[in-house]
Amino acid sequence: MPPPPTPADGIDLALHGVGVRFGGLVALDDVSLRVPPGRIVGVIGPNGAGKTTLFNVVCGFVPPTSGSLTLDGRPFRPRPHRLTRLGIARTLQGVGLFPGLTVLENVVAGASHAARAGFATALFGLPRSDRDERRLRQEALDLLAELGVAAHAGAAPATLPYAVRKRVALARALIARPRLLLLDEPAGGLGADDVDELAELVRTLPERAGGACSVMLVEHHMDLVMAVCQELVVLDFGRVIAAGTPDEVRDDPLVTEAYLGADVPAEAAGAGS
Ligand SMILES: Nc1ncnc2c1ncn2[C@@H]1O[C@H](COP(=O)(O)OP(=O)(O)OP(=O)(O)O)[C@@H](O)[C@H]1O
Repeated sequence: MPPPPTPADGIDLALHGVGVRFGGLVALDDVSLRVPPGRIVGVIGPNGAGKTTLFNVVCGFVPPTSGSLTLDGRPFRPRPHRLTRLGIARTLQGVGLFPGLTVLENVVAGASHAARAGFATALFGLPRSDRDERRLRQEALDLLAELGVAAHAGAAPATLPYAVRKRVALARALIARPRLLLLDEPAGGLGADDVDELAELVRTLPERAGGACSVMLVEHHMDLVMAVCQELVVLDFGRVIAAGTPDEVRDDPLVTEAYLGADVPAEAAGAGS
């Protein structure tokens, strides 16, 4: 029997012919893609292509109308509240931090129940010990340090620049020690320097000492996806029009047509670097 998966293995996520309809509108049509363990896979496409819908299907916010998903080869019916237990974490568009909590408390709040309480405590439903609490706070501080924002641990999120809050949101996702991280437009609202730094960070995720993970990145920002993704899937009008390495996708005439035929931001057309 193969050994049980560890964080270093990542998760093998696959979509098989997934379709989503909103009434008469086809938002996703026969979409198949795979995020193999330890890989960074980007999903791109012009406005309205279906990227957010795809993200919402994987998170369990939107049920597919057709097709199916698998996780490590087994049937997967995503439910938002079960993702953490399966080793999946996500960051949403914007930041979504709790305004009444400090940065550190926000990160601690992202820990899975098992990580919060320690395995035995979680198993038997015992109250968390002070030692568990201290360990978790230290882990949160270490993550904030890894992401370069430890100096803001005691601050209220609202007082911080947007780019710092985005990093805090990433730390909150990582404290759950995900084997798969879903990032929804992480570069949204960031300036060019911040996007470069974000690219450096994302690139390290599959090899993090604290727990490697695969990444599915849904993003508008072409510079970011080209810099960090090993594989890309391009959606247009809900269909996969191209898939491959960033170089293969960049040279695909269907992709150029999809982007140039649409009203897209300058950086998406390659003018932002
Ligand atoms: N809840 C919904 N009800 C009805 N139509 C929807 C819903 N969500 C999305 N759509 C439609 O589905 C299509 C795909 O939208 P989606 O938001 O997934 O695209 P996107 O690629 O994320 O776009 P953008 O880059 O502009 O965020 C669009 O035509 C959109 O109007």
